[in-house]
Amino acid sequence: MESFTIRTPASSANIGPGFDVIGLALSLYLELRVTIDRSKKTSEQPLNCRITYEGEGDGDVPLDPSANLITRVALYVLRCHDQRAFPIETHVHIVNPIPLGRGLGSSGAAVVAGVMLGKQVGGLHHLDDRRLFDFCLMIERHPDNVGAALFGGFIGTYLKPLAPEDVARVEIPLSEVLPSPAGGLDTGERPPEPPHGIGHHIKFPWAKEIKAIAIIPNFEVPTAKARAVLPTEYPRQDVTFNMQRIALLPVALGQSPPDPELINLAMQDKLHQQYRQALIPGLGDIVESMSPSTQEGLLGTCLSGAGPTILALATSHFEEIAEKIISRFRKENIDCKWLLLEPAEGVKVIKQA
Ligand SMILES: Nc1ncnc2c1ncn2[C@@H]1O[C@H](COP(=O)(O)OP(=O)(O)OP(=O)(O)O)[C@@H](O)[C@H]1O
Ligand SMILES: N[C@@H](CCO)C(=O)O
Repeated sequence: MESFTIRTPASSANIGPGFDVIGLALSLYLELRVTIDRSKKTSEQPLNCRITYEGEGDGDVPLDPSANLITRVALYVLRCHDQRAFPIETHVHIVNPIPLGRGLGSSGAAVVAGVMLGKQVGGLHHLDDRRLFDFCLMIERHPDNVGAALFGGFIGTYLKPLAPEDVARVEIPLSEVLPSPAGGLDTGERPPEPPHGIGHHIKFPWAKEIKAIAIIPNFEVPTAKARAVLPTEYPRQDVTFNMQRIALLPVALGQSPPDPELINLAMQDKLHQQYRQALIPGLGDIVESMSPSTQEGLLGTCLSGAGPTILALATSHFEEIAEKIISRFRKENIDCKWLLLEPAEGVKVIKQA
């Protein structure tokens, strides 16, 4: 029996001004506990894979490997390498503490875990992390969450301009990259492979004193919906506003001891948060009203990813900060939970003896 665990962190994207650019891996982990019984000759499981699940999304997340996001992504990687199904007999037990659709990168973690699952079960050891990033970007098109989940830490991500023939490959409909159900549409053909070197990243320093408080409202905002409310064009002064702050942010969060006023300024945004207020009652008030001058320990607040989670960066008074944000949400009849998190390493495969 072969067994291993794939551990993938949650993440917070944007951190204010870094829309679709900046990501922070967080110490909350999606785990895939995988066993492969290679002594079996046949399997009764669809695509040779049995899925079991516990944690966030239990009961809602599909357990059919042709419908589950994680196994569909793994099948995409396998099929690009002429392997049509999982090895006989694969069992994937998913343990997921990352709340779905809350801005903590649950889908990014699922995609990264899926590409790593495909690599491991397929014996595709030549696929390095840079190549896995290409596969991730065929599925989740913005690089900030998947980049953080794959590489870990506090990172900036960017996409390479592609050759015209590669643009066509990247822009194929997602349904052709991840046929749904994956088994049903199996024509035996290879799916379109990702072009090489689509995405890149750079690691930024992170001051050891800084912790991340995630205040998580009890409702979901699907990322697609939170992107649909954004304008297609922006006033020049708003773009300049964000560029000024994004130039500061990686420096400000790397300096030890941290400068609260500089960080608070560097976390401001005009490209996405104000438009998402319509979906997240209380958001505008929370990010505008709390500052280091009025709250001890606080460095800054922002929307985490596409929301509705609020990320507050702080050096102390974590519970007090969380409670203030929770009480603001309570005025809108929204209940929340909160977590104290730290920067995390990227995806890891832990082999069991
Ligand atoms: N562990 C999982 N297993 C299977 N599917 C998952 C898993 N986690 C997330 N998903 C899929 O991803 C969807 C949530 O993705 P979405 O992009 O809307 O939010 P998010 O990734 O949590 O937030 P954000 O991108 O703002 O950080 C879920 O509804 C589900 O379809
Ligand atoms: N940068 C993305 C992150 C969410 O997945 C957004 O804000 O829409």
